[in-house]
Amino acid sequence: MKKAITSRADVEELVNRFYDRVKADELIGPIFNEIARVNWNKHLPIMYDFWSSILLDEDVYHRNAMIPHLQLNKRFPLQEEHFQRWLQLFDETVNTYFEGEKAALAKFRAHSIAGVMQTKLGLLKQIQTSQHKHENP
Ligand code: HEM
Repeated sequence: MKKAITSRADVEELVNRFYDRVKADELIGPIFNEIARVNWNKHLPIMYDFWSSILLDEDVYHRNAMIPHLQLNKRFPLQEEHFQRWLQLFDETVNTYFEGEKAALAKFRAHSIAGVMQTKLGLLKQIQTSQHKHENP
């Protein structure tokens, strides 16, 4: 049965189920496991805070989410296809276990943050090209 996201326990379940899929994914799993060598005991509680801030209006995440991605990108240039897979796994996880307004908000925010991240990493070339044309007619 699908349920609404209403508590910290729901957020933790969403994050745990999502990263179970990420770890097992043939395309992006190795980025986390082998390249970044993520310490999951540290990373998961940070992600509980991140998503609780967004979904439960809890003021518990006070970090800069861009930093690890900029650092990772220097060692392993991230591609649009990696973000597409990340988003696909996130949407699938939300859709499998959750429903309602907060579930929709989770997907909406994931997509918008992924868009900002990719722009900052110099991906999403089409947007950059059109901006460039606009600035230099
Ligand atoms: C291809 C896509 C992505 C990859 C490969 C990736 C990878 C990573 C890695 C390796 C870390 C550091 C983990 C650690 O060692 O502690 C991290 C942290 C994090 N990621 Fe991502 N990520 C991706 C997309 C996203 C997206 C789309 C979001 C948000 C919607 C996101 C949110 C975060 C947050 C909040 C942190 C914790 C930052 C901090 O406070 O230290 N990531 N990610």
